[in-house]
Amino acid sequence: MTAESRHSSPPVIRFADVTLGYDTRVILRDLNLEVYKGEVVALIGGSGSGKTTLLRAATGQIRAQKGAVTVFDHDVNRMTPQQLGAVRRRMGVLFQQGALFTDLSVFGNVAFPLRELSKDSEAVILDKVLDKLDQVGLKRAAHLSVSEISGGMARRVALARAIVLEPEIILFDEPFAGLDPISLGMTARLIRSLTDKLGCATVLITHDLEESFLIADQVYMVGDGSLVVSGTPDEVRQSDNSLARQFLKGASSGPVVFEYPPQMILIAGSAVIARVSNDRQFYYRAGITYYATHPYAGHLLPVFS
Ligand SMILES: Nc1ncnc2c1ncn2[C@@H]1O[C@H](COP(=O)(O)OP(=O)(O)OP(=O)(O)O)[C@@H](O)[C@H]1O
Repeated sequence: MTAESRHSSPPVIRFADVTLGYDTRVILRDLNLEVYKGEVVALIGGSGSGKTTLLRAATGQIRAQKGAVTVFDHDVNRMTPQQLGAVRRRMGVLFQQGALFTDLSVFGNVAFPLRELSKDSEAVILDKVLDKLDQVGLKRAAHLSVSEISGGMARRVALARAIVLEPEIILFDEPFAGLDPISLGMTARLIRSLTDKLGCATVLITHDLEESFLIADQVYMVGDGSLVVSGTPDEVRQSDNSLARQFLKGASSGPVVFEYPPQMILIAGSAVIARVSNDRQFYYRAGITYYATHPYAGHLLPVFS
């Protein structure tokens, strides 16, 4: 079934032939992706394959090197800062480093977006915050300070904060990271039910294939600098693409390379002292014995001293 036949309204997020990267370095090329209202889309792929980069492009944190990223029918690359701000207010975002405010309580953290961005009275805020905390199983922890909660609880508080404004698009970067199996299953079901209840579009980056395949309508896998496969969880499971097959089986041998590309690093002893990106070098710290990648030749030159 094509996307068009599945949906009557246009996608809320569309990537059309998009190439993404940093400076002159390309991370993902010729990407086509669509996310519709009411849909949970799981974005999977190996570490460093560009999943977070893709979310950054959807929020306008980075601009496409090529192609168009459209959100709510507006080209992100052409928006003024004011338009971008307005679009972002319709999005809930939970990034990996979605740090909580340590000087606020659990309640204060979840209430923060409402106090900043809505005109709700404190009584309404109380109701909304307790409702969202209840949904993530933390209503009784509302009074605790951030230093009194565990890492997994902090993720759930951040989740409650991301959804408290009931956004039209929710972007999650690894919402299941650091959760125990019970919280993980609960969070996955929560994401599904919130999407259904709010009628929003949800994109989640995840390494948890089992839970995400249970709740996702569409799965996109990126790897090797581009989109590897997309479709329903069943279609992706049945894909005969070798990258996808290796990734889904979690096999260590195959086209997916576990190591960071060797031509990108300069190592001294065990410390990375430089990352080489095209002709740019970012120096970290010096060492004595080193292996080197030639910054311009782009291949590994072992050097021993
Ligand atoms: N701000 C940046 N500047 C330059 N390069 C970056 C930047 N952020 C990420 N990268 C590089 O882009 C590539 C993709 O990174 P990204 O964070 O998008 O991967 P990911 O798929 O989300 O990885 P993970 O699953 O490990 O979180 C990596 O090689 C990373 O080093």
